[in-house]
Amino acid sequence: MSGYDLKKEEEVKEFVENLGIEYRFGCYKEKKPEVCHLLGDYLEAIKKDFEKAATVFKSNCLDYNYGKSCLKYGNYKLIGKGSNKSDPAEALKYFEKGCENNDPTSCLHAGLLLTAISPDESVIRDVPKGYNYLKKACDNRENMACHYLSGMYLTGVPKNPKEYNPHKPEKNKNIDFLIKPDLKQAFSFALKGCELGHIYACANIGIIGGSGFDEPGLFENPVERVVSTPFGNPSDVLLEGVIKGVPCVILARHGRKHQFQPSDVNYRANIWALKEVGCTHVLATTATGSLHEDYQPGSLVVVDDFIDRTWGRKCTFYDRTEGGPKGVCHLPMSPAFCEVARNALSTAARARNYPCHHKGTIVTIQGPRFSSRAESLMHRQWGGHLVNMTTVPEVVLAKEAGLSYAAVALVTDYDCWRDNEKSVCVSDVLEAFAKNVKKAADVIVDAIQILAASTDHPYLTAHKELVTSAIMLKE
Ligand SMILES: CSC[C@H]1O[C@H](OP(=O)(O)O)[C@H](O)[C@@H]1O
Ligand SMILES: Nc1ncnc2[nH]cnc12
Repeated sequence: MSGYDLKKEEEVKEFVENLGIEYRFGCYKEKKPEVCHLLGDYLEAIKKDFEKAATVFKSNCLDYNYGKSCLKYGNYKLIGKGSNKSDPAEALKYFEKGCENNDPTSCLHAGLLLTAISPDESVIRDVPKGYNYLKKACDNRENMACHYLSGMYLTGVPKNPKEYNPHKPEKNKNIDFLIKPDLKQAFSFALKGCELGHIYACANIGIIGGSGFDEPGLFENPVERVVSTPFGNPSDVLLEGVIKGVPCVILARHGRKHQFQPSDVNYRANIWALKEVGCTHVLATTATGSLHEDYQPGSLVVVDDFIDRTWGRKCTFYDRTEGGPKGVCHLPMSPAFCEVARNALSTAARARNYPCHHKGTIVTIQGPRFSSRAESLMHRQWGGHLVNMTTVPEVVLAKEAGLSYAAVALVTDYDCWRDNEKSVCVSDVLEAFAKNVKKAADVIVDAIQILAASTDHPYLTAHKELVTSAIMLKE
């Protein structure tokens, strides 16, 4: 190849023709199946002769048992390429043969065809058989199959799909399932898909919406999931959906009707529930007061540290609750937030040119009352930039759960430390939040894309390992 000067058109033509001759020779004379497959690709991509390509793929599959060619021919049959007629049943035969010949993508396609509901019933649904193909594909490192299996366990596979209501899982309790919902299996397949590099299997992003973000409407058709945990019930149902292709789960921190005040929020159940449905990341919003002149109302802050002024809140999972984890957990709290998730939020805010501070210490007070002036002045002296009522223990529990957690704060007021200025009240907070809610929503949606597109996941493992290393357990 190095002898060719590909810039010259004639030489390019000659090169391409010779390539065809080489492939024909290797396939028909030397009878090398891998070269026959290349010949099929050549006829398809260079010559655009789909009929001939189909013939080559078909015979290479049948005569030489070459799995990848079975996959190709199966795909041709599925979409009617090279013959003008789609034939899913015939496609399935070739996917099955490809799978027998150890081509994991053929197993995936066979599994998908058998488990899907075919509109014209050309392929008879056979979920157990399809499941086995998907399992074989996943076992053979086909990450999409692992991701798909995870989805099957997440929702369950109903015997009669017509009885199934995708938007109200609690209505599906009494129907027959071919595969019962099983969150543990769902999680383990998602993890495998993630380890094999399927980005959407890795990122399952929880969004905790705070005040003013109780019902952010980020999904078109959310699925409501009721989850209970060893620590009690979360603030509301989890809303599952997809944001620009990324699986996400939204939870209203105070409940969708804002029925729980900050110290009554069951933070443990909220975080546990998100973890239970497979979230790897949690991005949270919070409405905050400013303790610093430069942190102006209307701006965003990607918080990087906290001061805890709460009391009596349950702030560990490791308290011997039945069904909870065992041992005593002394978790390092610096850095408190996940740097990767923080970076994603910051990058998103920068890209949109939104006013944003990329660092800030938040003082979380007990509430529900706001601070007194003396307290507010003290929080300033302590080095706080912001004040709210919810970041602790949420961030702590997310860290204990091994999740990647970051919060985007929206500054709504100057609390009550400024001279000659009226102190904060709820209506000011909500009005300021409503005015700027689009900024928070845009930043969250964009950060989700950034996190999902990253293929570098060691930080997710590091979060888990940190927890493991922090547990003292004496038998
Ligand atoms: C509505 S005023 C005080 C309230 O607002 C903030 O809520 P969140 O953090 O959930 O956005 C603040 O923390 C207080 O809970
Ligand atoms: N000033 C403030 N204090 C506590 N929480 C808040 N949330 C919004 N503004 C706040």
